Amino acid sequence: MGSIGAESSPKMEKMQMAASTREEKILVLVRLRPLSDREIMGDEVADWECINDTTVLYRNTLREGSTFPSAYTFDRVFRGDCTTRKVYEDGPREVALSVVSGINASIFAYGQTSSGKTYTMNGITEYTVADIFDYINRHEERAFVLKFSAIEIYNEAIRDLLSADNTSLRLLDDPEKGTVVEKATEETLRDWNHLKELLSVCETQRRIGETFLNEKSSRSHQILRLTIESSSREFLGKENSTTLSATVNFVDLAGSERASQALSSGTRLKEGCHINRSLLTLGTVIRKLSKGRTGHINYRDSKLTRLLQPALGGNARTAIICTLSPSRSHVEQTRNTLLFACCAKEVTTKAQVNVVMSDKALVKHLQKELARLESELRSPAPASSTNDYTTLLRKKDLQIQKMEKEIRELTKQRDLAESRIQDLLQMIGQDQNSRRTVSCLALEILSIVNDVLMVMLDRLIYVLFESSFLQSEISQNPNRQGRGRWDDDECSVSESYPPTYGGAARTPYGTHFNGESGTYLQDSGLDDDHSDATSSLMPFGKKIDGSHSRQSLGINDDEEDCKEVQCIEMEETRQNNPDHHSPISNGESEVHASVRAEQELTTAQGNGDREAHPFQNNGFTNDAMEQRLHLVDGSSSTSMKLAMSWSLKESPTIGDSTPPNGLERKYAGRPESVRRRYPSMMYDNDAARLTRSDSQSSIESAATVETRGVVTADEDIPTVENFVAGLKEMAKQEYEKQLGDNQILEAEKKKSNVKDIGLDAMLDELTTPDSPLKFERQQRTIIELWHACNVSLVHRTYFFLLFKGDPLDSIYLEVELRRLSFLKETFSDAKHGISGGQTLTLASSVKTLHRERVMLSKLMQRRLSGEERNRLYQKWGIGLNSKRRKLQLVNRLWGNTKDVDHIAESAAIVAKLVRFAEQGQALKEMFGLSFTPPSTTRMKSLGWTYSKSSLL
Ligand SMILES: Nc1ncnc2c1ncn2[C@@H]1O[C@H](COP(=O)(O)OP(=O)(O)OP(=O)(O)O)[C@@H](O)[C@H]1O
Repeated sequence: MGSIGAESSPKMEKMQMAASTREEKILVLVRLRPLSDREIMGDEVADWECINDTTVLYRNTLREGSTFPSAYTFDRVFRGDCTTRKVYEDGPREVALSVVSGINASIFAYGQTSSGKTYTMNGITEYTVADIFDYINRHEERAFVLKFSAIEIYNEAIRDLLSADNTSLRLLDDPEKGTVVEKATEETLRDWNHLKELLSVCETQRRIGETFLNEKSSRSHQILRLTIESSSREFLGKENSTTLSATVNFVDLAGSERASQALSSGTRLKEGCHINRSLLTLGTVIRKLSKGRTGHINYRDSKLTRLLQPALGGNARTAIICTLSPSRSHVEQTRNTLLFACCAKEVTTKAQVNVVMSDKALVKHLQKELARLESELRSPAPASSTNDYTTLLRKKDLQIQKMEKEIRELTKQRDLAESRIQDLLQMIGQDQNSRRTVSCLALEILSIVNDVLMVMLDRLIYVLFESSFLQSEISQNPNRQGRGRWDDDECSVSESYPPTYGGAARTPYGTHFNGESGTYLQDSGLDDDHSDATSSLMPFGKKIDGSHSRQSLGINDDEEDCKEVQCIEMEETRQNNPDHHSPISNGESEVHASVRAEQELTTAQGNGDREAHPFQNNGFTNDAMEQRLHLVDGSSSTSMKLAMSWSLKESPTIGDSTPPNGLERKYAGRPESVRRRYPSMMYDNDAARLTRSDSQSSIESAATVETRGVVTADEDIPTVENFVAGLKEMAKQEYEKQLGDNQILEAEKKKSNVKDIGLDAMLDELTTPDSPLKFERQQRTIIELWHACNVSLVHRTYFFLLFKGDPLDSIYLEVELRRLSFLKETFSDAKHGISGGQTLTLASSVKTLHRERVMLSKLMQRRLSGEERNRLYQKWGIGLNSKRRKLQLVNRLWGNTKDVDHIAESAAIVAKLVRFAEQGQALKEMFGLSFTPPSTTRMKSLGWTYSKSSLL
């Protein structure tokens, strides 16, 4: 809602702005009354006490046992000797007076019969109205109109308290005002005295009856409503005059009562039943609202809740005063009231400033709106879909921030563990046995860290994919309307995101989650190779009919684009290699190589291959969100360090020349912190052409980028790489130390002829000559366990390809074996494993694996040519015309654990899909836990040996 603009006083305007979108919890106050004379005479005991301003305590816990809490905390509690003025001022005053700023307010009194509701509400109403009149007197620049109405709900019938007529009034649903009482008298107040008169009329009219518990028990719910309209005198009658209009409700509910205690019968009993029933509905509504606004809220089950709907969960600020009797005999009712109060604490309302326009202003406003809609019809403007995407993108950013927090937390824990190990190592000095024990411990930690790392990486990659896709959507298609299918002459993009489609919940990777069966289903009924066009989702499934030029998609082929990117290596590359389209030379930077690989790929696709990359259409590089990992030779550091640099043209916001599309005004982009902290993952580029010797140039390039401080990962922010760096370093040092001590150890072992388990086995692996048989045995076991534990195919692939039998790999195999054995044991015991802060069950692992398979099947569309795919279908016995061929193929990967050739081929296919090629060493480092210093020989021995052609 707007403000009243020029016509309002600055102070007023400020109030409106501050409250214009106020979303807040209901203010819940508790008032304990003193024991009444009757109670004192009847030897009643006060069991309840306010121990401070916010807590009320039940003192007689012995009687109650321990089943109920004894202390209850609220926004404010008031002891028995508190005056109503104090209750008003410290309690609902602020909420009630919002009404003068155009904000609806409601003040309720809720509690059992005779607990002091009427006593409290009478005072609150009077003080509020006095303050309102005071406000009016102090704001002569505004003209105020006050209207008053009063009704009661007696035995579920509505009566006008300002009329002598006893007829029951009807409730009507007004599209603008909500539920209204038909024909209720509304008096325009002349002054304070006039209101007092009306209040006394109400008092006389209201149904009061005597019960055992209260001489003057209110037998109805009373709602007094004061409506305040105000306009600036200066603008009165003018075209642009607007009016603030809001109501404040004073609700004095009838009290819940037990027939046995109230000793009611006949009419009183009937009244009591109605009262209890409507209070029950109110309680149910409050309880449901307290759990969030999901599902059906039964407002319509009683007239009371229908009328109070805005106050309970809508456009109003609300305060509830729960009144309590302290007496022991009412403990049960008091507890019920407190339970109601506890639920009410959780309910949120969303108050807005209510501005009413003059007829002229309204006409003018409508004319403007009409003109805007007409112009939108002529040229569709960025609309709902953009907003949808923007909202989703923000959600993703929040998710990223949450993950960032998790990583921070994990890092803290890691640091703690690390420092404990360091302390321990210092404490035990040179004692070999103890050092070995500590090393074993470190190894255990490393295996856990490895696990956590992989989970975090997976999650991060997924979210970045999603996030990047959304960003590309927003940048590229600001004019796109709605969701789902969208066609035009140049492109046909069919995708569906956000994930609501066909009545079933969609997962981000193109599966449907069937809520009933709890299973994920691939979109069906479509030819596999075409299914992406209609059913697939971001990030992999979007299909663009690529007959358009790259320019039309916002991509500038011009190499000049690259210079905009603040990567120094590009300049070097130009100097070394002026022909940007020539094949990659050894001297060419990896960054440049990858960019050009992208360009070549894109050009090829533009020339015939109609499968285009989802990110190509927005000025991003391929896989713009992917991260490039370089090995940086830290000369000052003894350890290998992973650094990240941004992909070229990673985002339009990072130094590229993509012209603004207007959307920037609507969404300023992702927070800088997020963009910088999570650079793109780069499992990309046709890196089969990159040789190991290229590493050096990439090392230099990345180092240069880092030195210039252009676009590197934020040092302060823990990344997954940093996450393991500390442990890695520690483990390395320990290993070096042990290598030094190793000869002594060997001699000792020979002497004692005793074989320790654990670390000795590890050291054997490190120090004895390579044992191919043992390696193969371990590898076979690991493959079986991967299968049994539904381990990620990408993980299997990395592991399989990175660790090929080098003696130093055996540490890894040990760690993986332990991890998997633990996992399998956990699954078979039907226990829950904790992995990366997530609970892991056999069922969840199956689901995750399925999701990954779907993701890989989507990647097949982009990473393999049609010809390559067909060759694979034939080789793997999949009918060329069968449905969901890609998924069929992916489902067969890693299936035959006994057949080494099958495993190798599966790994090669997955590697191709995830573009493993240039990551060999980097990923090995990400597995994180190299115990050895880097050496050229090791790099060679562990490097990626598949060539592009050998993959398929
Ligand atoms: N805080 C208080 N201090 C002193 N007396 C109080 C207080 N609260 C209530 N009383 C007295 O207790 C009696 C019952 O109060 P009241 O009628 O307001 O209760 P009620 O909750 O409205 O009951 P019902 O639901 O039956 O209408 C009255 O005599 C009132 O004066």
